[in-house]
Amino acid sequence: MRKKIVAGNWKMNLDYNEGLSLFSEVINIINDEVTGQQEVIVCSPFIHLHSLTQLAKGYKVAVGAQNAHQAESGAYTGEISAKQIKSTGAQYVILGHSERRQYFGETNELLAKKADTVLANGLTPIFCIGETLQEREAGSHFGIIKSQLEEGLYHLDEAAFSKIVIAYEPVWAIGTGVTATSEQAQEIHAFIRSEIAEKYSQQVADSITILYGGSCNPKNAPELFAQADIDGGLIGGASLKSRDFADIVKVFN
Ligand SMILES: O=C(CO)COP(=O)(O)O
Repeated sequence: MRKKIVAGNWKMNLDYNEGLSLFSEVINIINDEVTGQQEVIVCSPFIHLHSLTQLAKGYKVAVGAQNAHQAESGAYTGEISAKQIKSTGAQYVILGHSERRQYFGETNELLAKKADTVLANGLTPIFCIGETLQEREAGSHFGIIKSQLEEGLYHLDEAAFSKIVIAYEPVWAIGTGVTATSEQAQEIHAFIRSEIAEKYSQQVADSITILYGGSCNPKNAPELFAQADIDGGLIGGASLKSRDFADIVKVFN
């Protein structure tokens, strides 16, 4: 059985105290209401990481960051290293989110280096891939996904690749209220899995958790998560509301 995961991505929202109160609400609801084996992750801004890992002690909620620098350390003013993230007690790092690719010029080549550094520091990358609306309309979405996998991750050996969580987030569905239909999402998830089977092995493909992200909410999550190759979600806007986030997590109860 593949691991089911629901991860929240708070993006650049919530001041320090707001983050702590939202997280306290989330861990308490999860504690009271989650009965399944699904893993719950909250990816917060850096300022919250250490406090959240302290609050999470004794609760089944893990904490992650939203980015990390590719270098181990050094003169990179304003950046955060994987080692620093690890030292907060966080376990995950989102890499290659489309907002990083779009607004900060992150390329597949750079993301390959970030994946190496994050893995070398014992953290799990949640590696985001996905096509823009233009690319989908041009019919190039399969090719885009394939090259994001090839250039970002296929340098990893089988053991390292097996540790990755993949998130398929069609850029046109992020923050727009337009979700991919469950058929559209399933089609791409199945494609990703078949590509991984071809590159690595069927066994690796079958064991990799692939999340869907993009306007996921408590209403559409049940149908999305019921698809054969969708193993959970990466949740933006709805992760800022404890009730909505918990209801999405509970789809796997
Ligand atoms: O980008 C996302 C998660 O990483 C999705 O954001 P929304 O759920 O707000 O569309």
